[in-house]
Formats: sequence, structure tokens, C-alpha cells
Amino acid sequence: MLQAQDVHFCIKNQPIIDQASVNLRPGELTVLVGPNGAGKSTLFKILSGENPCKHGTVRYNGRSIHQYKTKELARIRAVMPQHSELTFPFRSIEVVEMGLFASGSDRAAEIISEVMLATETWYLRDKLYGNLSGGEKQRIQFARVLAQVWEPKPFPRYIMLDEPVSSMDIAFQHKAMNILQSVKERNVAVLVILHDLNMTAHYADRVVLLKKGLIFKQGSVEDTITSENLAWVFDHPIRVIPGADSAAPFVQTNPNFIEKLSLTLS
Ligand SMILES: Nc1ncnc2c1ncn2[C@@H]1O[C@H](COP(=O)(O)OP(=O)(O)OP(=O)(O)O)[C@@H](O)[C@H]1O
Repeated sequence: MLQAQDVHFCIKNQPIIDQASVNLRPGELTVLVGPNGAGKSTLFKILSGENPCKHGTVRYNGRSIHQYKTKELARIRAVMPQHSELTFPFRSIEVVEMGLFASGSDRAAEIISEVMLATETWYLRDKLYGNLSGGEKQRIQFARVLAQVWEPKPFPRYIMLDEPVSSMDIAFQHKAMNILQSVKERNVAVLVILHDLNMTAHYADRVVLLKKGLIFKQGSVEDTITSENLAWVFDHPIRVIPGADSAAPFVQTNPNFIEKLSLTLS
């Protein structure tokens, strides 16, 4: 399990993340949700180890993140940041291969073709990464992090993705989330930042609602994705319609509110 306890992050004495505690459990898909500037990417970077937390602790499988060497960490957690630009003219397949730099696997070629087939990127393999469209780049980065956790291992691992589907078309957004749902069954904890609340309601096992650097609520979809919670977190009227039987709830926003707002501004 990944255990983050009371993590805190300040920039110029301004708290960006304040006393956040989160556990990521293998087999669970956790979605981090909140408005722009709430601190989602900052918390994500603390959990992934990119931002050292100024107070609090982050432990992977019982060991402090600081005790891991870079390669050791790469064997247990994969990170897809919000933006991944590369200056060197890599072919797309070479970008995916970067996911295996620490693996030492003798199945490298098979893993690469499996993840590129799963992400429908095999046809892009010889294209220069820099020439791909935004959505294609995202799919290649997605394939890269999948490669890192693709082979089953006997110890818990973590895959963390910051807005991984933001440039993908609607069909592939669902394919990507379905792939993550299968990956979590391989003793992997999944952490995703999403802005799409319906996607969150549909795929999350746990939701963490963040507002102004504070965790407002965390728990099941049923406990977090409610009209009251979302309206408060986003400061916007949002209605959650409960799903029939075991279907996910449906999140509806109110377009009339936007009209009133634009009249106020003009
Ligand atoms: N290196 C930095 N220097 C100054 N301010 C920063 C830095 N990193 C983050 N911030 C500020 O911290 C706040 C949280 O940023 P963060 O990127 O974590 O938000 P977010 O919830 O991921 O937002 P979004 O949904 O827009 O991606 C923002 O106000 C941002 O401007």
C-alpha cells in the first residue's frame, strides 16, 4: 500500500497542500478530483516522489519514499505527468521502451508490442513522437507507463496518471479507463487525476475531493459524488442523479448558471 500521512507543501510560505493523508491500495482505482489550482498535480507529485513533501511522510510498501533508489522506485511505480515533451527526435516505440528502462525483463519486445496493441498505437511505432497529434502523444505516454507495470509481480505496485485522457477521443478515453481497471487486478494501485465527473463516477473505486489544497472528502463514489459535495468543491450548481441498480450516478451541471454569469460579466 502507498501511505501518505499529513503531507504538506508550501510555496513562498503559502500552503499548496495542507495536511493531506491518502492511502492507495493495490486493486483500487482512486480518482483525484477538484477545481483548477486545487492542488491535484501538487499532491500527485508528492505521492509520486517528484515533489519532496516538506512535512509528513510518503511510504511505499511500508518503506519511506526517500529510501528508494531511482531504479528501485521505477520498478514499483509508473508516472504519467500532465505534460511530457521530448526534445530529442525519438520514434514512438522508443518512447514506449523507456517504460522498461529499469525492468530487466527478458520479455521486453513482447511487452512493448502488447501495450502498443492494447493502446492501439502499434501503427505509430516508427513515427517521430514530436510529429504525433496531442491524443496520439497521450496514447504513447499511456503505453509507456503501462509497459512499466504490465508484467505481473509478486509485490504491490502503483501507476499514477495526471489527466491521462484529456486529449483522447471519447472512445479511447473509455478504452484507457478499462485498461486501467484490468491493470489494477495485477496487484497494482491506480491513481488518476480526472476533470470528467461522469468518468470518475463510472470508474473510481475511491474518490479524493480536493479544494484549495485541502482534502474535503474521500471515500466511495456513493459517499463523495453527491450534489452537495460537488457544488461545494466546484462552487457551481451540480446535480447528481443516482444510477439505477448498480449503475454509476449521473452528474449533471446547470447551463443556465453560465448564462447568468456571462450576463454579469458583460
Ligand atoms: N512551482 C510553483 N510555483 C508557484 N506556484 C505553484 C507551483 N506549482 C504549483 N503552484 C500553484 O499551486 C496551486 C496548485 O497547482 P496544481 O497544479 O497542483 O493545481 P491543479 O489542481 O492540478 O490544477 P489544474 O486542474 O488546473 O491542473 C496553483 O495555484 C498553482 O499556481
